[in-house]
Amino acid sequence: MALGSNANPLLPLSGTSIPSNYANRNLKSFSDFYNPTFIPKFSAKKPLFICNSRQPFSLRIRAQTSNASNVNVNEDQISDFIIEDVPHLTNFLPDLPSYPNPLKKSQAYAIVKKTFVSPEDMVTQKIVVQKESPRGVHFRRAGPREKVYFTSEEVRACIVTCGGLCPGINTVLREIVCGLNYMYGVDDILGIQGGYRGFYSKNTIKLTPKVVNDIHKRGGTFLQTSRGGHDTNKIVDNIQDRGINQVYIIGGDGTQKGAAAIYKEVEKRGLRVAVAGIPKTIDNDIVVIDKSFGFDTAVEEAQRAINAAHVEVESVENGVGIVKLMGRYSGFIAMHATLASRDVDCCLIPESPFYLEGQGGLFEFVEQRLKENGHVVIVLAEGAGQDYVAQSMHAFDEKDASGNRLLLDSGLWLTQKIKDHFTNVQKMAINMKYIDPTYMIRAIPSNASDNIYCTLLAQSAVHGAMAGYTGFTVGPVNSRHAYIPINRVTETQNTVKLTDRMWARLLASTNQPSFVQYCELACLSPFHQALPSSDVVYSLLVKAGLADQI
Ligand SMILES: Nc1ncnc2c1ncn2[C@@H]1O[C@H](COP(=O)(O)OP(=O)(O)O)[C@@H](O)[C@H]1O
Ligand SMILES: O=P(O)(O)OC[C@H]1O[C@](O)(COP(=O)(O)O)[C@@H](O)[C@@H]1O
Ligand SMILES: [Mg+2]
Repeated sequence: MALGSNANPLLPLSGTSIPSNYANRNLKSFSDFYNPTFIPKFSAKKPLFICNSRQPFSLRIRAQTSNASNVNVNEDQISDFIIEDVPHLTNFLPDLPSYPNPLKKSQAYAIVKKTFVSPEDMVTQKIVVQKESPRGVHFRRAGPREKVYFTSEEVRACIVTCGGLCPGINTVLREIVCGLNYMYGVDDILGIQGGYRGFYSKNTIKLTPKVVNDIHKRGGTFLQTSRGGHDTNKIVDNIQDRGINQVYIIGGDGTQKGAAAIYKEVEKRGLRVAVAGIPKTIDNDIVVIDKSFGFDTAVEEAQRAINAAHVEVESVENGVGIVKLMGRYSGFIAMHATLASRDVDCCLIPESPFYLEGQGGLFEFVEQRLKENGHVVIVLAEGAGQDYVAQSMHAFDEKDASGNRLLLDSGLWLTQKIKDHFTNVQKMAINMKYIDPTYMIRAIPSNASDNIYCTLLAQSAVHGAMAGYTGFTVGPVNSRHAYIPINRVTETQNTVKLTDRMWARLLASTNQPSFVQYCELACLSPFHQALPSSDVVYSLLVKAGLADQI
């Protein structure tokens, strides 16, 4: 369709149509929900969109928007204000009583200017905008609400931790317990031990502020964790049998999928149980949120390993250091650790295909850096080059108990490949130092900034559950903590975008080859010598999402 010179292709064609990328979500027209008494200035000719909620929501957002600035807000601009809301217990239990929030009387909040978050406060997902661009997606702002849907005495909460470790789990755990107890007077809190399967076991552990007092100083999880063993029905039976009405679930993408299933079953059975997810992943592979807790700590700790590699290789002739970091499908730790360190010559991540031999390959680059500097440091995310490793080891796809693909040791593989190349092809002696600090990094306690972050996550989760929200996960979106529908964070994984500026910054900082560009060229120049086979190149391009460009 030809667009007129003034038309902005980003704007929806009609104010009343749901933008196509939301068509398959449960978005509802604002006019289905609004309370007419809240519309002082505007008529609701064109609807806002709200997802997943039957909570009345004031149109004053529109009024505030127009009052706050002198910009003329036309109907098109306000009609694309999309709210991806979280469910509330009153969606399926409409007669649930509410109570004044006890925080009103709390000493901590006594002089706070605005103790409670207004139901109208939203956090915008898109922070960089142009004058004409759509308002985009918004999430409910996290924080204490004026009304709560549980009295302190009737709360029976439980906490479970699942999946791999990550620095800060114990801090989140501690702060949920302390938050529930100190802010809301709750003292019936159970620890479910050993991940989801702990729901089926007889034993739970009673959690009090005293029990969890100093666990934030330790790595790991005080409650233990596991993979696999998620049986939604059995878990909800157990929640019901134990009389639990608040469930706090700390875990990664797999865990959050499990939490979403639990929430759905709870709703199906009409139980007054709030399900709150707290996203945990050292890989930072959870979408929507700014970053995951423990990630900063991991990047900081990775510096120690990179530094050690650098010291080692600088002290010998032709030193080659390889540091393997975690990152199954997402190379964030490797990318950030590289950018932070400045001692890294080359960073390899799962999202960016690379190859070893020939012009523009890794071997050539290593040789060049050895000639220039006498040493080279490579940081490798564990998921990088998995296809290569699988090819050379003729390995089968194996999975862990949760169904995650078990990775082959790409660090060892790369070490061997570089050694072989320099010994057999270049006839050059190198000093190889391979460091695998992955579990050492994952097992440490969180640093100061992650500790603060964990506290905010935990307190947001507690406020949300007490306010009757459910099926939500918490996290910062553009630095403001928000309640996000669980499904929203499980539908895709967060990965490093090669086309984003952050990866370009890394390439500019290390001056390493951009293997992708070369692959593209390789495909277009079949007469070139010493290129990887076209099959390998093609599979790399498919992985990088560039295959359709050739
Ligand atoms: N699709 C799913 N539905 C329900 N539960 C799941 C799903 N995927 C994973 N789980 C459960 O979540 C827990 C943790 O998952 P896992 O992938 O190991 O770690 P993480 O949550 O850190 O990604 C496991 O107990 C697993 O059985
Ligand atoms: O050896 P384990 O405990 O299964 O964990 C290894 C994996 O866990 C991770 O740390 C991610 O774990 P989660 O998916 O549980 O967050 C990956 O980086 C790593 O591949
Ligand atoms: Mg995971």
